[in-house]
Amino acid sequence: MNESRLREDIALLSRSLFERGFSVGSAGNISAAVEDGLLITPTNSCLGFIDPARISKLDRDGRHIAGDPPSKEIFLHRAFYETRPATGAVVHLHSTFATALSCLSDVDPQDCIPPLTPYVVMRVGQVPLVPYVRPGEPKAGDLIRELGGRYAAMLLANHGPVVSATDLHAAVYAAEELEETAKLLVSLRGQRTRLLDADQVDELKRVFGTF
Ligand SMILES: O=C(O)[C@@H](O)C(=O)COP(=O)(O)O
Ligand SMILES: [Zn+2]
Repeated sequence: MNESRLREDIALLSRSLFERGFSVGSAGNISAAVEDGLLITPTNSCLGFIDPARISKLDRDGRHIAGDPPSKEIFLHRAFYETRPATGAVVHLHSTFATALSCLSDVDPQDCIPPLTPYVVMRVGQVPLVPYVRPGEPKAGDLIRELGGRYAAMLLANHGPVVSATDLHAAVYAAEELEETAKLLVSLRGQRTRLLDADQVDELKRVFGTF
């Protein structure tokens, strides 16, 4: 996809997420890979009102070369591109239910999103919890790199979800699926819940691939 079309798509999908309540105020940021670097939403921008022409551009070494100053979470985004070379886009949100899960003290830090439905297994995969660091701290990138590229999505403790995929649309869809599953998990807390069993999860991975 050419860069100007990708810029339009970032603005369009950002607005769609904002209008449907997946982000509020100036929370969240979205990046996408281009041939000579990456595009990322500007810092302090509202996802509802991204101007395609002002989206920040960084070169392959992470230097800001065009557009408004980039999201302060650039370290976090770059860690995905570095450790998962097939990554085409990264979406970070403060969506309500995924963020709620990231604040629970009894969530399994290896596997915050148990296999409740097939689609979350197919689109998101296993989701670990990344220990809390202050937003914008380069250490978030180090913690993600330590996971060695094994996970497409993570919950940042007491902060929110970050989701990667091979292209922008897939990353946005996965972020939405993660949020909807988190909503189900929070709604079902305290209820006796049937999860997919190991054979069912293995079958999904076999048929639809793993993340
Ligand atoms: O939570 C934060 O402060 C950031 O992670 C965030 O969501 C927005 O930061 P910018 O992209 O720098 O506006
Ligand atoms: Zn954030």
